[in-house]
Amino acid sequence: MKIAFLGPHASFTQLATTQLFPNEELLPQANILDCFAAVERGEVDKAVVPLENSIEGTVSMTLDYLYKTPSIKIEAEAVMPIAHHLMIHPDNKIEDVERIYSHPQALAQSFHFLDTHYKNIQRQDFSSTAAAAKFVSENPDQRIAAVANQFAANLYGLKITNRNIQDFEQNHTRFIVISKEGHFYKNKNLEALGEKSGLLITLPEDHAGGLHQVLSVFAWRKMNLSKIESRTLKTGLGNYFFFINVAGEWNPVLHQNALQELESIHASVDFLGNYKEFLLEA
Ligand SMILES: O=C(O)C(=O)C[C@]1(C(=O)O)C=C[C@@H](O)C=C1
Repeated sequence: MKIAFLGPHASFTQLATTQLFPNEELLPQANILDCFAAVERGEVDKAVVPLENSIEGTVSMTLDYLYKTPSIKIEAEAVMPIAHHLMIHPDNKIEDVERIYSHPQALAQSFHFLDTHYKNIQRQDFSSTAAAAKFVSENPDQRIAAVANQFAANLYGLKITNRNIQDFEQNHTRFIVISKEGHFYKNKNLEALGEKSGLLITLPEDHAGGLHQVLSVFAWRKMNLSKIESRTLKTGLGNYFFFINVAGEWNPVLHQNALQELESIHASVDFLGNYKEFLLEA
Protein backbone atom coordinates (compact mmCIF):
# COMPACT_ATOMS: atom_id res chain seq x y z
CA MET A 1 0.00 0.00 0.00
CA LYS A 2 1.17 3.55 -0.73
CA ILE A 3 0.76 6.17 2.02
CA ALA A 4 1.41 9.88 1.45
CA PHE A 5 2.44 12.14 4.33
CA LEU A 6 3.47 15.75 4.88
CA GLY A 7 7.24 15.48 4.46
CA PRO A 8 10.13 15.53 4.13
CA HIS A 9 11.62 12.74 6.24
CA ALA A 10 11.55 13.39 10.01
CA SER A 11 8.47 15.63 9.96
CA PHE A 12 6.10 15.07 12.88
CA THR A 13 3.62 13.71 10.36
CA GLN A 14 6.14 11.07 9.31
CA LEU A 15 6.63 10.04 12.96
CA ALA A 16 2.88 9.53 13.18
CA THR A 17 2.66 7.77 9.80
CA THR A 18 5.40 5.21 10.61
CA GLN A 19 3.50 4.20 13.76
CA LEU A 20 0.20 3.91 11.89
CA PHE A 21 1.64 2.15 8.82
CA PRO A 22 4.94 0.45 9.85
CA ASN A 23 5.03 -1.93 6.87
CA GLU A 24 3.80 0.22 3.98
CA GLU A 25 5.48 2.38 1.34
CA LEU A 26 5.57 5.96 2.66
CA LEU A 27 5.72 8.81 0.15
CA PRO A 28 6.66 12.31 1.42
CA GLN A 29 4.71 15.26 -0.05
CA ALA A 30 5.68 18.93 -0.08
CA ASN A 31 2.49 20.21 1.57
CA ILE A 32 -0.97 19.27 2.83
CA LEU A 33 -2.67 20.01 -0.50
CA ASP A 34 -0.31 17.56 -2.26
CA CYS A 35 -1.36 14.86 0.27
CA PHE A 36 -5.04 15.41 -0.59
CA ALA A 37 -4.30 15.59 -4.33
CA ALA A 38 -2.29 12.33 -4.26
CA VAL A 39 -5.27 10.56 -2.63
CA GLU A 40 -7.80 12.14 -4.96
CA ARG A 41 -5.84 11.23 -8.10
CA GLY A 42 -5.42 7.66 -6.84
CA GLU A 43 -1.59 7.93 -6.76
CA VAL A 44 -1.64 6.67 -3.16
CA ASP A 45 -4.11 4.59 -1.15
CA LYS A 46 -4.17 6.88 1.88
CA ALA A 47 -2.49 9.95 3.36
CA VAL A 48 -1.73 11.18 6.88
CA VAL A 49 -2.11 14.91 7.62
CA PRO A 50 -2.25 17.01 10.82
CA LEU A 51 -5.74 18.20 11.89
CA GLU A 52 -5.44 19.93 15.24
CA ASN A 53 -2.93 20.91 17.94
CA SER A 54 -3.67 21.30 21.63
CA ILE A 55 -1.88 24.70 21.83
CA GLU A 56 -2.53 26.27 18.46
CA GLY A 57 -5.84 24.71 17.42
CA THR A 58 -7.01 23.56 14.02
CA VAL A 59 -4.72 23.16 11.03
CA SER A 60 -7.02 25.22 8.83
CA MET A 61 -5.58 23.96 5.54
CA THR A 62 -6.61 20.40 6.43
CA LEU A 63 -10.14 21.49 7.35
CA ASP A 64 -10.43 23.50 4.12
CA TYR A 65 -9.36 20.59 1.90
CA LEU A 66 -11.67 18.18 3.73
CA TYR A 67 -14.47 20.55 2.80
CA LYS A 68 -13.28 21.11 -0.78
CA THR A 69 -12.82 17.40 -1.61
CA PRO A 70 -16.00 15.57 -0.59
CA SER A 71 -14.68 12.34 -2.15
CA ILE A 72 -12.14 12.15 0.70
CA LYS A 73 -13.13 10.45 3.96
CA ILE A 74 -11.48 9.92 7.36
CA GLU A 75 -10.33 6.39 8.37
CA ALA A 76 -8.73 7.14 11.76
CA GLU A 77 -7.44 9.81 14.12
CA ALA A 78 -4.12 9.56 15.96
CA VAL A 79 -2.88 11.75 18.80
CA MET A 80 0.88 12.21 19.30
CA PRO A 81 2.88 14.19 21.92
CA ILE A 82 4.88 17.02 20.30
CA ALA A 83 8.24 18.37 21.58
CA HIS A 84 9.94 21.20 19.69
CA HIS A 85 13.67 21.97 19.79
CA LEU A 86 15.64 24.91 18.42
CA MET A 87 18.55 23.74 16.23
CA ILE A 88 21.39 25.17 14.16
CA HIS A 89 24.09 23.94 11.78
CA PRO A 90 26.97 22.62 13.94
CA ASP A 91 29.39 25.06 12.21
CA ASN A 92 27.34 28.06 13.42
CA LYS A 93 26.62 29.77 16.74
CA ILE A 94 23.16 30.53 18.10
CA GLU A 95 24.28 34.11 18.96
CA ASP A 96 24.79 34.78 15.22
CA VAL A 97 21.37 33.55 14.07
CA GLU A 98 19.28 36.13 12.17
CA ARG A 99 16.27 34.03 11.11
CA ILE A 100 14.35 31.09 12.57
CA TYR A 101 12.49 28.80 10.18
CA SER A 102 9.67 26.38 10.89
CA HIS A 103 6.12 25.31 10.14
CA PRO A 104 3.69 28.05 11.26
CA GLN A 105 2.11 25.63 13.75
CA ALA A 106 5.50 24.96 15.38
CA LEU A 107 6.39 28.69 15.50
CA ALA A 108 3.01 29.41 17.08
CA GLN A 109 3.36 26.57 19.61
CA SER A 110 6.74 28.04 20.68
CA PHE A 111 5.73 31.70 20.35
CA HIS A 112 6.33 32.79 23.96
CA PHE A 113 9.69 31.03 24.21
CA LEU A 114 10.92 32.60 20.95
CA ASP A 115 9.49 35.98 21.89
CA THR A 116 11.19 35.92 25.28
CA HIS A 117 14.60 34.55 24.27
CA TYR A 118 14.98 35.53 20.59
CA LYS A 119 12.68 38.55 20.34
CA ASN A 120 14.53 40.41 17.60
CA ILE A 121 15.19 37.42 15.41
CA GLN A 122 12.94 37.20 12.39
CA ARG A 123 10.69 34.12 12.15
CA GLN A 124 9.80 32.65 8.79
CA ASP A 125 7.19 30.04 7.80
CA PHE A 126 8.28 26.82 6.14
CA SER A 127 6.19 23.98 4.69
CA SER A 128 7.12 21.69 7.61
CA THR A 129 9.46 21.55 10.60
CA ALA A 130 11.55 18.90 8.83
CA ALA A 131 11.81 20.98 5.63
CA ALA A 132 13.12 23.86 7.77
CA ALA A 133 15.69 21.57 9.45
CA LYS A 134 16.79 20.22 6.04
CA PHE A 135 17.21 23.76 4.71
CA VAL A 136 19.33 24.77 7.72
CA SER A 137 21.57 21.71 7.22
CA GLU A 138 21.99 22.47 3.48
CA ASN A 139 22.88 26.15 4.05
CA PRO A 140 25.69 26.39 6.62
CA ASP A 141 26.71 29.76 5.12
CA GLN A 142 23.38 31.31 6.26
CA ARG A 143 22.75 32.55 9.83
CA ILE A 144 19.61 30.49 10.36
CA ALA A 145 18.03 28.10 12.85
CA ALA A 146 15.04 25.73 12.74
CA VAL A 147 12.35 24.61 15.15
CA ALA A 148 11.91 20.87 14.63
CA ASN A 149 12.00 17.49 16.40
CA GLN A 150 14.86 15.32 17.69
CA PHE A 151 14.67 12.98 14.65
CA ALA A 152 15.13 15.91 12.26
CA ALA A 153 18.18 17.07 14.28
CA ASN A 154 19.68 13.56 14.01
CA LEU A 155 18.80 12.99 10.34
CA TYR A 156 20.00 16.39 9.11
CA GLY A 157 23.04 16.58 11.45
CA LEU A 158 21.96 19.69 13.38
CA LYS A 159 22.92 20.81 16.88
CA ILE A 160 20.10 21.40 19.38
CA THR A 161 20.59 24.64 21.32
CA ASN A 162 17.29 24.71 23.25
CA ARG A 163 15.14 21.69 24.09
CA ASN A 164 11.38 21.48 24.68
CA ILE A 165 10.61 25.05 23.69
CA GLN A 166 6.84 24.51 23.23
CA ASP A 167 4.95 26.97 25.42
CA PHE A 168 3.01 24.29 27.30
CA GLU A 169 4.51 21.01 28.40
CA GLN A 170 1.38 19.14 27.39
CA ASN A 171 1.49 19.53 23.62
CA HIS A 172 -0.35 17.07 21.37
CA THR A 173 -1.23 17.05 17.70
CA ARG A 174 -4.12 15.07 16.26
CA PHE A 175 -3.48 13.54 12.83
CA ILE A 176 -6.02 11.97 10.46
CA VAL A 177 -5.76 9.12 7.97
CA ILE A 178 -7.62 10.07 4.80
CA SER A 179 -8.68 7.97 1.80
CA LYS A 180 -11.38 7.77 -0.85
CA GLU A 181 -12.76 4.45 0.43
CA GLY A 182 -13.09 5.50 4.08
CA HIS A 183 -12.32 1.97 5.37
CA PHE A 184 -12.43 1.43 9.13
CA TYR A 185 -8.75 1.48 10.19
CA LYS A 186 -7.83 -1.13 12.82
CA ASN A 187 -4.55 -1.62 14.67
CA LYS A 188 -4.25 -3.98 17.64
CA ASN A 189 -0.74 -2.68 18.49
CA LEU A 190 -1.92 0.86 19.22
CA GLU A 191 -3.98 2.02 22.18
CA ALA A 192 -7.47 3.04 21.03
CA LEU A 193 -8.89 6.07 22.86
CA GLY A 194 -12.45 5.83 21.58
CA GLU A 195 -14.65 6.04 18.55
CA LYS A 196 -16.34 9.00 16.84
CA SER A 197 -17.97 10.21 13.65
CA GLY A 198 -16.94 13.26 11.66
CA LEU A 199 -19.35 15.51 9.73
CA LEU A 200 -19.08 18.70 7.74
CA ILE A 201 -22.31 20.66 7.87
CA THR A 202 -23.42 23.77 6.01
CA LEU A 203 -26.60 25.57 7.05
CA PRO A 204 -29.11 26.21 4.27
CA GLU A 205 -29.41 29.94 4.85
CA ASP A 206 -28.72 32.50 7.56
CA HIS A 207 -31.79 32.48 9.80
CA ALA A 208 -32.43 32.74 13.52
CA GLY A 209 -31.96 29.41 15.29
CA GLY A 210 -30.39 27.65 12.26
CA LEU A 211 -27.45 26.24 14.21
CA HIS A 212 -29.71 25.44 17.16
CA GLN A 213 -31.91 23.40 14.80
CA VAL A 214 -28.88 21.42 13.61
CA LEU A 215 -27.58 20.83 17.15
CA SER A 216 -30.97 19.72 18.41
CA VAL A 217 -30.88 16.84 15.87
CA PHE A 218 -28.04 15.41 18.00
CA ALA A 219 -29.27 16.66 21.39
CA TRP A 220 -32.65 14.92 21.55
CA ARG A 221 -31.01 11.65 20.42
CA LYS A 222 -28.48 12.09 23.28
CA MET A 223 -25.63 12.00 20.76
CA ASN A 224 -22.63 13.59 22.49
CA LEU A 225 -20.70 16.17 20.43
CA SER A 226 -16.97 16.17 21.29
CA LYS A 227 -16.04 18.96 18.89
CA ILE A 228 -17.70 21.71 16.91
CA GLU A 229 -15.66 24.13 14.89
CA SER A 230 -16.75 26.79 12.43
CA ARG A 231 -14.62 27.69 9.44
CA THR A 232 -15.16 30.37 6.84
CA LEU A 233 -16.73 29.24 3.52
CA LYS A 234 -14.72 31.94 1.69
CA THR A 235 -17.87 33.19 -0.02
CA GLY A 236 -18.05 36.35 2.10
CA LEU A 237 -17.76 37.42 5.70
CA GLY A 238 -20.18 35.64 8.01
CA ASN A 239 -20.52 32.45 5.90
CA TYR A 240 -19.32 29.29 7.62
CA PHE A 241 -19.29 25.51 7.53
CA PHE A 242 -19.10 23.41 10.69
CA PHE A 243 -16.85 20.44 11.49
CA ILE A 244 -18.61 18.28 14.06
CA ASN A 245 -17.47 15.16 15.95
CA VAL A 246 -20.09 12.88 17.46
CA ALA A 247 -18.56 10.70 20.19
CA GLY A 248 -19.27 6.98 20.34
CA GLU A 249 -19.70 3.92 18.20
CA TRP A 250 -21.68 3.93 14.99
CA ASN A 251 -25.32 3.11 15.62
CA PRO A 252 -26.91 2.39 12.21
CA VAL A 253 -30.45 3.43 13.19
CA LEU A 254 -29.62 6.46 15.33
CA HIS A 255 -26.91 7.89 13.07
CA GLN A 256 -28.82 7.24 9.84
CA ASN A 257 -31.93 8.91 11.24
CA ALA A 258 -29.90 11.90 12.40
CA LEU A 259 -28.38 12.30 8.92
CA GLN A 260 -31.85 12.04 7.35
CA GLU A 261 -33.23 14.65 9.72
CA LEU A 262 -30.34 17.01 8.90
CA GLU A 263 -31.21 16.62 5.21
CA SER A 264 -34.88 17.26 5.90
CA ILE A 265 -34.03 20.64 7.45
CA HIS A 266 -31.97 21.35 4.29
CA ALA A 267 -28.58 21.32 5.99
CA SER A 268 -25.94 20.04 3.59
CA VAL A 269 -23.97 17.19 5.18
CA ASP A 270 -20.71 15.51 4.17
CA PHE A 271 -20.37 12.43 6.36
CA LEU A 272 -16.60 11.94 6.77
CA GLY A 273 -16.83 8.56 8.44
CA ASN A 274 -16.98 6.69 11.69
CA TYR A 275 -13.49 5.96 13.00
CA LYS A 276 -11.29 5.21 16.00
CA GLU A 277 -8.87 7.55 17.72
CA PHE A 278 -5.45 6.08 18.62
CA LEU A 279 -2.67 7.22 20.95
CA LEU A 280 0.84 7.34 19.44
CA GLU A 281 4.25 7.58 21.09
CA ALA A 282 6.38 10.74 20.85
O1 LIG B 1 5.90 20.36 10.27
C1 LIG B 1 5.76 19.18 10.61
O2 LIG B 1 6.70 18.47 11.00
C2 LIG B 1 4.42 18.61 10.56
O3 LIG B 1 4.29 17.40 10.52
C3 LIG B 1 3.25 19.56 10.63
C4 LIG B 1 2.77 19.91 12.04
C5 LIG B 1 1.37 20.63 11.98
O4 LIG B 1 0.93 21.05 10.92
O5 LIG B 1 0.76 20.76 13.04
C6 LIG B 1 2.60 18.66 12.81
C7 LIG B 1 2.79 18.63 14.16
C8 LIG B 1 3.18 19.84 14.91
O6 LIG B 1 1.98 20.37 15.46
C9 LIG B 1 3.79 20.87 14.06
C10 LIG B 1 3.69 20.83 12.71
